[in-house]
Amino acid sequence: MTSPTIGVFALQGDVREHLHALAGLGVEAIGVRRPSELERCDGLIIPGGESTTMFKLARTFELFEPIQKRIAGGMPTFGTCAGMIMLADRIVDGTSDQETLGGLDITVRRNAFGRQVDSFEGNLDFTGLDDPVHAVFIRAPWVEQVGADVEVLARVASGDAAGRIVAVRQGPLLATSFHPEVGSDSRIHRVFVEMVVSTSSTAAGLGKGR
Ligand SMILES: NC(=O)CC[C@H](N)C(=O)O
Repeated sequence: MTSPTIGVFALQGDVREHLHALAGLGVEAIGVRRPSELERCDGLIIPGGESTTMFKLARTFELFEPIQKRIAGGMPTFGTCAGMIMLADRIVDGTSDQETLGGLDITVRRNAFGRQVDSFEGNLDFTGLDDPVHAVFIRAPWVEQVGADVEVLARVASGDAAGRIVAVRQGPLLATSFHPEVGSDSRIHRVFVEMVVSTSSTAAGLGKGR
């Protein structure tokens, strides 16, 4: 198929790192700040940042509903950290009344690893990748519960949080609690690019195109 265009939600968060990772894979990557930019995208990454701010900005810039519609229409979407929270159907913590974009049948706990351990790093086995991933967690959520259609891709390997779910996939939706855009390992971005390519090829094959 022709090369896909992947957008990075660019109103807040670590946008540049994702654009850099995608560019390194030879993918056309654009920052998305307005609906017309979203329309050009075959897939979308929602970066890490601060999810409550992202929700507010998405509303203010009239991107919230267009993104929700594209997700409902099957657009491959990858959320990292705050982006995972944005994609979750349910949030548990003091802000559980916060609205989400939703689509991913998971319950996430924000800032789950506790105040003492704001940030940490560790190696994780990741389903589909041969070697472990070096994962960077920054005030990260974890996944507290998953629906029947959700595949668990990675769990914390050791320590107090051992066994906690930190990467999931449900059809065209991928999410990690950690930040694969930090550092030089782009294998998880490649997994997402392949999801976008296969979704676009299927759509074209069925004559739907864009
Ligand atoms: N690194 C991150 O994206 C942190 C997420 C942030 N703690 C939130 O709740 O939105």
